[in-house]
Amino acid sequence: MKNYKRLLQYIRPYLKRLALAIVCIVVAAACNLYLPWIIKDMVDKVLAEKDMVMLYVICVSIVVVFLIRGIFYYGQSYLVSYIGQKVVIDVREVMFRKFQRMPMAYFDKHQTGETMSYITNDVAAIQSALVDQLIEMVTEGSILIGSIAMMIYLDWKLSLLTLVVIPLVGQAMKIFGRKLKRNGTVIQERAADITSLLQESISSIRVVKSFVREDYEIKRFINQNILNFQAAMKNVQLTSLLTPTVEFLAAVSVTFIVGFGGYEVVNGQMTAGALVAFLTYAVNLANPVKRLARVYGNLQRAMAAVDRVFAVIDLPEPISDKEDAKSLPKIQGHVEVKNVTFGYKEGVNALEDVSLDVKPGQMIAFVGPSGAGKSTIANLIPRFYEINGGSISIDGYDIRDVKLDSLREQIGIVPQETMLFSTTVMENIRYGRLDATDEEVIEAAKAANADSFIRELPQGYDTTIGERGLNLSGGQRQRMAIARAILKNPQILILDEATSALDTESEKIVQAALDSLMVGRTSFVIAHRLSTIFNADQIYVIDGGRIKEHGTHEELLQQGGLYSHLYNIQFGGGNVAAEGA
Ligand SMILES: Nc1ncnc2c1ncn2[C@@H]1O[C@H](COP(=O)(O)OP(=O)(O)OP(=O)(O)O)[C@@H](O)[C@H]1O
Repeated sequence: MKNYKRLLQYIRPYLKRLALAIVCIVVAAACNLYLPWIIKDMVDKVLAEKDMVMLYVICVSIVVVFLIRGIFYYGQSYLVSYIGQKVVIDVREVMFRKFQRMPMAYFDKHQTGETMSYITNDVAAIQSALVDQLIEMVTEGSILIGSIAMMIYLDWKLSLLTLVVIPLVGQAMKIFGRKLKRNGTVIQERAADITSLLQESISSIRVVKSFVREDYEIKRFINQNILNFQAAMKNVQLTSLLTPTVEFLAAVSVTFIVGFGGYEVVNGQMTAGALVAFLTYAVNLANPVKRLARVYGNLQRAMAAVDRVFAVIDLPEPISDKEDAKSLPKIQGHVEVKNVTFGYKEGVNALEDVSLDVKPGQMIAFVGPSGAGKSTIANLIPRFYEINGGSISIDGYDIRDVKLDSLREQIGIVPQETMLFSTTVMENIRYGRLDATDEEVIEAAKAANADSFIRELPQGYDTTIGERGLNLSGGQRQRMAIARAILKNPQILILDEATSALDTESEKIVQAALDSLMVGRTSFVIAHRLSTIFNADQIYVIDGGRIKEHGTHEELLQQGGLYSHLYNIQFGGGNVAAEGA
């Protein structure tokens, strides 16, 4: 219920509209209450007294009441839906903001579908809770209260009698229903027993025959059959009893009401029309009670969705700026990683005691077997994850002390697979720097060897990419990613197996673009093919989360360790299939 109150906070900006909506709902519901009243006048004035004026009044008022009901019905639907939709967009926005701020570790643990379901299904459930259930609750509530009020107004004594008798009948039906349900379960169990007995004795017929136990089995079956018969008959007894009992109880209660009402009419304490109107109200009481019970059930279900939504909104955000975090000034690109230990899960370290000192403008390469921890080191520099031990600093600033945005603004990443958004090529490249002019975007595309293929697309830079648009090849996507990075102009660059998914031909074009991108920037290259990193200033060989060796290509070859082993697999032994392993 606490969360329902929180949900109401989201309605607060629309309180005036909500008040108006409730007025509309109540007026529309009140129009429903007017109809039995018309019957009263019809019987008492028109039929009994032959009052023609009253007949005209009644005819006109029926038209007017339905007109008013229509207008207010429109008002209630429009206003309540307006509030519901507004609340939904507000909650959706809060959730979307939340997800944008959540750390990478959250997305590692939760599947995309799950996250999307929060924003789509659960938020939609909130809308239904607010719109449909709210309308129904107020409408049926008003009809219930209105009907009872009308009944009391017409005859309080008869109302008292009705309000005592009807719940009694309801209670009796409930008790019967519960018994029936329980007995239904017994019947199902008995039927299941028969099936399993059948299955057992037929499938084991060999055993039965070999022990000459046919008669024994028949007896067992007969017993089971009798039990089944007894349960079925009990059910028949109950159901056969239910209908006449309920009808009898209903008849008795109606007799009480009609009897007492009739007595009052004869005695002149009540008019005939009033009694008819009273009975109409009384019969109509059943609907709002039933619907309110349904609203209650629906609200319970919606609350589960509301709880899930708020659980997401309340998630802690472990990676956020320190209170006194400063903006990282424009950096040179001196990256120092000191004794870093890190694990995605508690107790399992993906990196242990990793240290690197990378001077501005240097090119560093990470090589090593799959799962060694190469991407993990790269993930820690933009602080996608929080390290467990040691420190990472850039130009002497510990990355935990600076504003996250100012850190990530100065780091460019070209991943193995480039995600493009379903918008134009121009806008996709501009994602690298939102205020870049068209000319700057085109310049970046040229530097990334992408301009020529873009110009050949159906609408050039205005071609839309994506599911319904055009799909680009892996090499073309990588060049778009490089153009993005060029536009961003970061001082630190991370190339995470940027060419490994490409064929040799497009790899050459992409590699050329990457080579020019890396000039003057501190670059971390995760390499699959060693040929792309021969000229790195330092090559770090990672294995099992630790740095095993480092040095230049020549130095490492001379050492004759893991690197030279990998080199021999790729170039010496000619075993291309083992590349990167
Ligand atoms: N998001 C994650 N959540 C949990 N464990 C992870 C996650 N990413 C990587 N790991 C684990 O951390 C270890 C290092 O993985 P990492 O991706 O850094 O290796 P890699 O050297 O880049 O491998 P590859 O060459 O296959 O990309 C592996 O054991 C991997 O299973």
